[in-house]
Amino acid sequence: MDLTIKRTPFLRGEFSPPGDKSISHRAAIFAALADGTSEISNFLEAGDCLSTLRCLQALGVEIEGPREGKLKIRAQGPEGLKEPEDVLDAGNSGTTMRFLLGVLAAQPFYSVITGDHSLRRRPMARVAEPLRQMGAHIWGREGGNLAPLSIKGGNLRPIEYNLPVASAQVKSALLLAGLHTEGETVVREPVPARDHTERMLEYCGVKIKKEDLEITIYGRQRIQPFKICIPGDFSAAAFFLVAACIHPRAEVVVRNVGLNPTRTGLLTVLQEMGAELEVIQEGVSAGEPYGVVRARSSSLKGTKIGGALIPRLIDEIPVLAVAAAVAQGSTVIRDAAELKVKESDRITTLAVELRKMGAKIETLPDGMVLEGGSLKGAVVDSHGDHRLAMALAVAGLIAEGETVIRGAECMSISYPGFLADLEALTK
Ligand SMILES: O=C(O)C1=C[C@@H](OP(=O)(O)O)[C@@H](O)[C@H](O)C1
Ligand SMILES: C=C(OP(=O)(O)O)C(=O)O
Repeated sequence: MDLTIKRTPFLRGEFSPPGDKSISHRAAIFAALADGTSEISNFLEAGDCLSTLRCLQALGVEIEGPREGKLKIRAQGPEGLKEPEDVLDAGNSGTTMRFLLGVLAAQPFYSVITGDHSLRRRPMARVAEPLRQMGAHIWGREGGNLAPLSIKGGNLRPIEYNLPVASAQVKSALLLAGLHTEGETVVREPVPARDHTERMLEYCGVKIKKEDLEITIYGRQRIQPFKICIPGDFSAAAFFLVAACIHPRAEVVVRNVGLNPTRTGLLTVLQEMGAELEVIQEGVSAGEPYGVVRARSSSLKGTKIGGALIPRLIDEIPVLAVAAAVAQGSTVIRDAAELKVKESDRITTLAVELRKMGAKIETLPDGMVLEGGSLKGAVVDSHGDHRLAMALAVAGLIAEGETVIRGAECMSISYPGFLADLEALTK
């Protein structure tokens, strides 16, 4: 689908972003392992989370819904899962594939999991390697690095594992495997990655120990069925927060948005860049803080981003690059080599597409340097990457002339309501 975006005279209003993608995946998977029926509301009904639900159904889990974000999941503990008849399809979702590998590693049966063209090029050895150390058998292309992957699990042994990269997906896969392993599994992170899994484990009554960068899970614990209302997705809200900051006539209020500090690095950076932001935490739901963020037209200046901040804003870098492309002065993003193994190689695709709009951007092996200026409309391509497509749409809102985004349908992978929310803020 080609999407045409025109420069908008203003951007104003309030909206609630859809349910958080990371938390939706976790809620569905945890519910599928629980002893009974769990109820989820404000579940993200988007491509990635629907892939998780389809895989769980193929593993024998009973799911009612989702309907208007509500769903019921009936499960009988980890023993209730059964050998799937066919290949599991994780679609475009790295989270689905890596989490399910952690679940399947503890199951005695054989399964095969694959994904779309983008997912089949993303590295899985980071999960397969430690799961093999725990005793799972995993085969795949490139020695088990690339899907399709086959897996036969069973009686695992606990390990102590130092994550070579900060990855919440790898951390979570190991915690899920550790949950079903006799003994104590220990995972150490180089810097903190998003901690939704740890928060949800605790919410479901599972005992874990968290010390600094070390997480210990005590094996063979049961998950009690639970009820959860998922907060709004900060990563979805991020597109409109940045849009409001870079637009000359804007004021946007985002309600019911997740404010977990391991996710909100973008707020820290925008504030440093001089953004007019107001953040109010209103409550905590299922262990996750949420609240309101107000953003308005700002004059942004360039900044330097790297180190422990990167995992706290990794999915927001596409839209942050748009902010940097129009900020005053230069912005340097380092320590973000992980961007290369997302839905597209986000360092390359961002540079290629934003340059078409007149951005001054140089790539680095682990990031990029942007020199702020103005943007002009162009015909650009999403490369099938939802976050790139939406970041380009934000650029289009302030670019001179018209921007056409090729392959914009991929927005539905994480934010099917993006265009409707955009329309409401521009009329
Ligand atoms: O755990 C999660 O829900 C996610 C973790 C991050 O990936 P990595 O674990 O590969 O860093 C992030 O980029 C992804 O969108 C979702
Ligand atoms: C990287 C992302 O997701 P996943 O790894 O689950 O495909 C994302 O949503 O930007």
